[in-house]
Amino acid sequence: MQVQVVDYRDPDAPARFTESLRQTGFGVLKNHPIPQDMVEAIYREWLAFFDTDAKTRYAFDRDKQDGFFSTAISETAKGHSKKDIKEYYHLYPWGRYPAEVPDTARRYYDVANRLAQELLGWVQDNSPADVRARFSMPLPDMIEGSAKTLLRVLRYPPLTGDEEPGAIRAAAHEDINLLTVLPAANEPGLQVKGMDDVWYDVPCDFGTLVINIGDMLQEASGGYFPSTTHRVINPTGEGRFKSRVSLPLFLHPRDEVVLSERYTALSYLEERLRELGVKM
Ligand SMILES: O=C(O)CCC(=O)C(=O)O
Ligand SMILES: [Fe+2]
Repeated sequence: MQVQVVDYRDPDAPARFTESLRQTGFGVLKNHPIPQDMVEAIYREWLAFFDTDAKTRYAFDRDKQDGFFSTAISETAKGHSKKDIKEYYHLYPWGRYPAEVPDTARRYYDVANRLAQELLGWVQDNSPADVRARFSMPLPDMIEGSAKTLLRVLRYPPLTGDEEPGAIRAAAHEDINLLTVLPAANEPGLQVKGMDDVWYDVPCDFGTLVINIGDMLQEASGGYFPSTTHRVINPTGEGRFKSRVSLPLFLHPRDEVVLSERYTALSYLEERLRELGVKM
């Protein structure tokens, strides 16, 4: 399992990046256009917010799915029984943004979306003709003007020792969406499962960008692009006393976009959210 680290400025980057996604479901970009100081500011600003009680005023809305998800209600990955050890906030352009937090994450949403659209173009251009023929429209068009793309600000709290046995920061799962764009977190822990069923660390040099395939792109590509299982393991040593912050942008098509003969983006999402137990 070799997740490639690709230089965004390399003329071969689109092909090499798409090949890594095809082989592993993951690709890592260095020298990409997302300003690292913006990412670090968001980590700082939201860590401060998660440390206050103000977050409870933004408790998530079951229908809309925006707002703050506490550790008590956070997801239980599909097929697992223990909740993940994490809390998070779901930011949508139309959703609630905490008054206590500077607007860096809101600006990041637009910056990251622009890059994501370019990367979807790379994937589109480097897919074989038979795979491209399956797409109901070019991949970058699927997310154009989408109100469903979601920025999740995640905080994995320091471990207390009272965690439920077997619970981890993020249990093995696949992402639901088309593509996920994730700046390397402030602490390690992200792992991807290889075809050999072995867990591999995802290269996570601070400043790089991790991109992975979600189930919707696997569905739309007839399985050509694999939505690979990944997880976040608990830290050992000094890392136990630290919070880990991460910032996945989950790219979602507009509701009406046809993914396959079986699903539109909306029908697919609703099925999956019910399975996660965060929606009725
Ligand atoms: O925190 C991370 O590094 C990954 C998070 C993740 O996989 C998710 O929220 O779907
Ligand atoms: Fe994930």
